Amino acid sequence: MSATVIDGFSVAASVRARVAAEVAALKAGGVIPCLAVVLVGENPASVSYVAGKEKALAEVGMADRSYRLPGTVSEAELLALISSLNADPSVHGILVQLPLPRHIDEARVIMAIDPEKDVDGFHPVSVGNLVIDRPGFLPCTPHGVIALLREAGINTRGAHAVVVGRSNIVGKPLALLLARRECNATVTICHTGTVDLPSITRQADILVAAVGSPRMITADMIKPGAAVIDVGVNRVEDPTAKNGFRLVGDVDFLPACEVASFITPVPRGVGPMTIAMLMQNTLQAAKNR
Ligand SMILES: Nc1nc(=O)c2c([nH]1)NC[C@@H]1CN(c3ccc(C(=O)N[C@@H](CCC(=O)O)C(=O)O)cc3)C=[N+]21
Repeated sequence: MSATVIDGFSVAASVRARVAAEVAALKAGGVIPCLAVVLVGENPASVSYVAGKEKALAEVGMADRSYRLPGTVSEAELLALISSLNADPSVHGILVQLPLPRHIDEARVIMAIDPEKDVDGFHPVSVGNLVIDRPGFLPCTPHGVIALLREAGINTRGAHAVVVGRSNIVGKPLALLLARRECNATVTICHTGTVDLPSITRQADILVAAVGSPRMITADMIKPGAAVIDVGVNRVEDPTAKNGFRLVGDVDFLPACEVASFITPVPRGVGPMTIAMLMQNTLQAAKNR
């Protein structure tokens, strides 16, 4: 068997096209949706993701307010920037790229963002709304995964979804979304401390890998016919690549293709969907005003 590879790149392009049409309509009414992207330091992965966000903003016709702060910036200075962005009515969404340097308390920074502008969906108010099924910004990666499952026609109702990884930005919120009435999956959350992980992943109709460990999900851990969603974006050394590295997921892709029914690739799987959902959230933030 050879799995159907879900093309996240093209699904993301169609989400962006829909967003672009709505942006054009808002602009005709005099509102230009605007996202402020704050990058602290020069982590190469972060620089590359932020470049992807800026490219998408330009494509959908939204305004891009970028801030590049040195890695030595103080927490107080960063908090001051956020409070000025909170107060600025021309800014609809605020995204502070994570991770932040160690001397800055991430939780404090996230909590400083006005929940109305929290297009990342990381603020405790957004998280709380997700938990109690109230409207609010959904975190972009989990929301992108749900959109991909729907687009690929993968049934979630009554399915056993196993999420490997329990991070605040992917594993935990994704598990909640899958368990919601709209998806109605039965969800198991696993993590690095799970005893006999393969015996649990092999029960999954939908297996989500969100651990950040290159190729740790091997073919023998996948139930034949399962849908496999790979959220991992790991840089591994590759002397033959032009920049000396290559992106691989948390799933050992080629062998997994022989077992799964559907699979998302890395790159061009979940990653582009994350950015597309960020565009959708920023549009929503502008409409909410
Ligand atoms: N405040 C905050 N919000 C985030 O949403 C956030 C973050 N911090 N920190 C880091 C993670 C990671 N993330 C990705 C976004 C796009 C791709 C993406 O587009 N990947 C392309 C490849 C990109 C490349 O070639 O480098 C792909 O998979 O095809 C990947 C990863 C967002 N994150």
